[in-house]
Amino acid sequence: MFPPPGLLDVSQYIETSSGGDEAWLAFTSKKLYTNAFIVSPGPPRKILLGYKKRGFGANLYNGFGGKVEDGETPAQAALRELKEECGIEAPLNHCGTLLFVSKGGPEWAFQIEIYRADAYSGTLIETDEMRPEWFSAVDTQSQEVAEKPNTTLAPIPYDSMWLDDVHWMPLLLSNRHFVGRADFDTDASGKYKMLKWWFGIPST
Ligand SMILES: COc1nc(N)nc2c1ncn2[C@H]1C[C@H](O)[C@@H](COP(=O)(O)OP(=O)(O)OP(=O)(O)O)O1
Repeated sequence: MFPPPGLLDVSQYIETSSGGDEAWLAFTSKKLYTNAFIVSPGPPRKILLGYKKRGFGANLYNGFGGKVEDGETPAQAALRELKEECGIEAPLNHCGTLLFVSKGGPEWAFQIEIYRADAYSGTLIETDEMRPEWFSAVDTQSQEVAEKPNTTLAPIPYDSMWLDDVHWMPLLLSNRHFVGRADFDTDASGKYKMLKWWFGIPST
């Protein structure tokens, strides 16, 4: 499948997954958001997710993030949201850009800048918006599993995450830079389904 419109420089990326038969949805503009993840090298290697308690994406696990406010860079917004939503600071590095468009939703697209850090400082807290929780990020093929197979941490709860996450989370965990787009529709009960998607990593 050809890379999707709306993302910069996708010609320099190679596809890692794609699907859906429909045409890409049109959108008028983009709104910038952030999403930040802590991946602690361990052992056991683990990833910090937040259970969203209210608002958009409520009852799903996600990274910590939100809207980029006027006058902020995405990097500044990512640090602010991480502190606001779970009380910590971290040396975040940019690792991906995602675009989401929703049929029957807003005319604009979500552009989400994804950040990752291997360490953090401060004390994790539950807030009105997010309940932080660690999940296992152990690569099942790794030496760590051969040496010490047991971890009490649950696996990443993809069944309780946005449908796109399973396509790019492995790229984030393997420290690859990535871009991607997913177009969504909702059924009569308001449940989201992915109409079309494309994810990729740099070709060099
Ligand atoms: C549709 O697919 C999505 N997948 C993933 N993984 N994450 C998504 C998707 N759509 C939106 N998001 C992310 C982007 C942000 O990190 C949050 C939404 O931010 P929120 O609405 O909570 O923004 P705030 O600025 O915190 O809003 P309020 O302060 O007004 O609550 O979800």
